[in-house]
Amino acid sequence: MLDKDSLWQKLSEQFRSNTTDLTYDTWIKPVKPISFDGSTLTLSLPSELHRDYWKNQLVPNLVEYAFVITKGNIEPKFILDSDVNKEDKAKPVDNHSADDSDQDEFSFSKENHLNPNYTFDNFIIGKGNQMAHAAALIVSEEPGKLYNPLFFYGGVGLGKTHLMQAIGNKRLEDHPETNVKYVTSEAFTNDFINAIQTNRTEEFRREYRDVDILMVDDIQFFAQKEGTQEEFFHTFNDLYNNDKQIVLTSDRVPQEIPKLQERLVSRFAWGLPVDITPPDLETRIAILKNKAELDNLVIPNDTLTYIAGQIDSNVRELEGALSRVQAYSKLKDEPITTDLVYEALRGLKLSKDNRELSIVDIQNKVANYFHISINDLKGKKRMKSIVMPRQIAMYLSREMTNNSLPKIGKEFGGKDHTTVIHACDKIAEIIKLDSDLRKEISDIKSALS
Ligand SMILES: Nc1ncnc2c1ncn2[C@@H]1O[C@H](COP(=O)(O)OP(=O)(O)OP(=O)(O)O)[C@@H](O)[C@H]1O
Repeated sequence: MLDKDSLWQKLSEQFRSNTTDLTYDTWIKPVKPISFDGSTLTLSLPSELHRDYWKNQLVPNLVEYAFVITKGNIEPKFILDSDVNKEDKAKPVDNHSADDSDQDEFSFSKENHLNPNYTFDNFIIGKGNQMAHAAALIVSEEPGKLYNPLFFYGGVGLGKTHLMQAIGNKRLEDHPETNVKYVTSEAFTNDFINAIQTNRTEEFRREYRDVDILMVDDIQFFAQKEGTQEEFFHTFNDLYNNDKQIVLTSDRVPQEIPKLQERLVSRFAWGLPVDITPPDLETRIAILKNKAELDNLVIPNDTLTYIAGQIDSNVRELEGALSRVQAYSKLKDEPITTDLVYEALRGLKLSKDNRELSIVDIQNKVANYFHISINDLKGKKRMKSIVMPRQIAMYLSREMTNNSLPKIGKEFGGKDHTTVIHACDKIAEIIKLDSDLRKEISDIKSALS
């Protein structure tokens, strides 16, 4: 069977001889083959624009060329470059794959898994990450001393992994003899399970404890994994007691990770828990500028400001928007201007705006607004501070979505449709008289729309 690279090379040659240079350079050249299992070929593309174009225009050609090359039906699957790193993180570690020549090793042990692009040099410092950045720098200079463990937490795509790996990359640059290990919590879990299944727990322990810096990404995935938590507890203690540095990331503070053992929660707070918050406008502009320079893109300042104003959620999306603009400019063979960006991002914004509001969106917004948990919002508690938000959420679900009463009841922990009617009637009555509640509901509605 052809491997992914040889198959992709042959397919690219076909595309090259059957399409224009512009099409080839814009749509085919940036594609990377990720895997091929004999029937599905997974390709990574730089932007959603590329993915749309491939799906709408190029798939029939690809299937046809692949049939000629392999004599079989090949189905393409597309993922985005920005997701590849994440997929790598999430992929279970298979220590015994057929073509793995070194079957006795943990795959983990073969390399440190650091992405060389995640450095301090290309990390832009802003208000939301300056404390995390400063702590990371100190730890890279003196691991195991001041902040142990160093714990980054914050929302998706805000640079936790980048900063964590920058510590490892800097340390290796300054002190190549350092034994640095980066691993996702899933990979740790998978290695541990493999070790148990193959009676190699001693080897596993050596692998994880004989390091100078251990970094575990996304430890919220330890939630509910009792055995892994137990093992990690001992790994942590061993490293900590030997003054080895531990760096951890999570999407929330340790106390909020569900079913995380109390003794781990308290240990994670021993060092420095530091949050990373979304970048402000200036930081977003600086990030875009830096990225544009790295990609040799010429973009006027006001255009950069316009892009940064459009995407305010996370840096990964900001980078995605820039790739989309880049592809669009190539496709149209026009320089990047604010007008072109407007065109390029219009689809992106439209798709967001057009997405149908769901009951879950409403539940999240209402729970947040009233500072109660989703479980309480959907549960059976009868306190006024919970019943009122619950009824408001039902009322809004009825008003702002097309869901039926039984469906709304079901989404609220399986309640009867008469409960939903009662809630809607009650809120409709109260807002006639209560201007505060009217204002609250109107605030929630505008946040949702
Ligand atoms: N301050 C920054 N300067 C430059 N690039 C950044 C910055 N913050 C994030 N990035 C880039 O944004 C992308 C997403 O960052 P990263 O993967 O580190 O986020 P994360 O917080 O670990 O997200 P997740 O929780 O989803 O794993 C990466 O390409 C990273 O290089």
